[in-house]
Amino acid sequence: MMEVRNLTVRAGGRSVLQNVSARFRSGCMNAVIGPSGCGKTTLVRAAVGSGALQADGEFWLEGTKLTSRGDRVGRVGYVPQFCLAHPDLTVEESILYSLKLLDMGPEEISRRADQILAETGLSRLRTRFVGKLSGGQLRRVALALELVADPSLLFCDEVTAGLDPESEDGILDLIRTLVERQGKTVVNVIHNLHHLHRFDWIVVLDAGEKVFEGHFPAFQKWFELEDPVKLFRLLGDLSNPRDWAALWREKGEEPAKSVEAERPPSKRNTIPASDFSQAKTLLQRRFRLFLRDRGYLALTAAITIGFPLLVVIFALDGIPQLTRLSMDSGLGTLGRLQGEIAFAKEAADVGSLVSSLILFQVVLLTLTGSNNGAREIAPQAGLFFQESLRGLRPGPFCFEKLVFTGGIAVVQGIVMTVVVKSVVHFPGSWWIQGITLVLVSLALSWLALGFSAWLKSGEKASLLAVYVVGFQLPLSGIVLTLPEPLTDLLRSVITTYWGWASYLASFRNTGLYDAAVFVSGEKVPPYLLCLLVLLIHVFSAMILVASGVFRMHRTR
Ligand SMILES: Nc1ncnc2c1ncn2[C@@H]1O[C@H](COP(=O)(O)OP(=O)(O)OP(=O)(O)O)[C@@H](O)[C@H]1O
Repeated sequence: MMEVRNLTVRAGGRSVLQNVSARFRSGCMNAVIGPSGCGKTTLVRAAVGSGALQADGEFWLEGTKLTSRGDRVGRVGYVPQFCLAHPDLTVEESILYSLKLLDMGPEEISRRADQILAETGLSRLRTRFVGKLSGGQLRRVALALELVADPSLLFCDEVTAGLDPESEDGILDLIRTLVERQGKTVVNVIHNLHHLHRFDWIVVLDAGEKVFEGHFPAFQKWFELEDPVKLFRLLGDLSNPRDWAALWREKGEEPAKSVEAERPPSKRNTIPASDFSQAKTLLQRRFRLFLRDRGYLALTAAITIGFPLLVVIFALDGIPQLTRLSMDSGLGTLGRLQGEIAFAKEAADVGSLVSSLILFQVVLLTLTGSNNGAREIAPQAGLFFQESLRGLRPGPFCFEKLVFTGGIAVVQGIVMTVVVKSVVHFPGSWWIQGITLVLVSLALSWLALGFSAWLKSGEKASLLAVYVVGFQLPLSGIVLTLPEPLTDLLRSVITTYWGWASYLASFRNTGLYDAAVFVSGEKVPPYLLCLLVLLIHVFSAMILVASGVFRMHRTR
């Protein structure tokens, strides 16, 4: 039996559930019903251990108290209203990747996948992409994914909502089969009361309080209703207002206590795979999804190749060399003056071109970097929550995101270095310039990834990343002079400045360096210092990502 004791939940400054206690029967189909906004979803989310709620109360499963999300892993599953599986995976791939997050050998994985597909009626659809399935088929996939960890208790939040009557019937039949053949306990939030008679146990909520708990016949008797569909009208009947919660506390609670004999404590039937194995599976899945998403793949390829080409069109013949390095002393004072002016003009032109080209490639890399990370974590928060109930740990999830976005950032940094240096012929070390651009790309990719881990939506993270990139250029102080007291303070956090300075410092002691410094009027720090600061930016962004992912794990 799953038991909720004295649950009070506060959200948005008010009480959403007040002192609710309810028992859900083992090996049965349980229903949670009530008018819209009465707190059904909140009850389910609290029961599955969501950290997003300010919940006060106790949860007991087969005589064991559940105190954390970890206690629920592999024992409690959660099927949300909408299937969160990746649309670009096939049904079979979705199940296989989920199974690979558990500690199982390849033969067992394959056997379990076949079994789950058969049980959920998905065998014929195994090669179909999830994104191409109907509503009813998607609910089956959502249920199938929850069967992967073989939990004894499944919470389903309106899994039949929005389905046609036939599909709704099919899903309820499937749940009944899981209950009868596998002994699962299923708790269903439902809206359509036409099907209420099919449930073994019913809990009714109204305005955050429990107003009934029992069998269907007891339900009909308690509310004096032949037709359960009239329940919501009865609860909201202002012409005859009744305090159903007080009535239940007074007269109804006793009979509900005689439910069933306790079962032995439920145990986990599956064990999560090691961190390494989970990280490997997630990365394989991520790269497969990357290759399948043609639009994203084309965009990434286009900016990886296109942006360096954009830089080099400003210096297709390489950078012009400074020609008037010496003045002819035979020209006299006026001639020398004219020579100096001509040299200054040429140095200004060349220096400005060098400084701008370096700045341009750095800025473009900050832009591509922000594009890599901003939508990577926030949109997957729901799926991550579900998978964490099946045993996925935050460490491997964080590692997958860092490696995937980091991999793209490194490739983009290298392509920029190779294309620009080959065409423009910047002097100086390939290594220093390559490392500089890779670090710039990594820092912004992971910063945007960090935003995505901390913010609630990919759009918000993307917007913030765009602002951060947009402010990089003016706050670098390279193009516009910053007020003196702010210069060092602001620059310390501006990746663009350190990328520009490191690249420029890599060819110190050359005429081009002198010309660029002459134009910018900057004292350029040594490249080792610049690389060190860039490394600090990269590690800080990494910490932002890790702290965001672990926080998301605690608070979802
Ligand atoms: N994070 C939140 N902040 C503020 N209010 C919230 C939050 N979550 C839920 N609520 C409020 O709590 C109440 C219960 O919400 P809940 O989603 O549990 O209701 P429900 O019974 O599942 O409704 P429905 O049947 O419409 O899905 C609603 O009034 C809702 O606005």
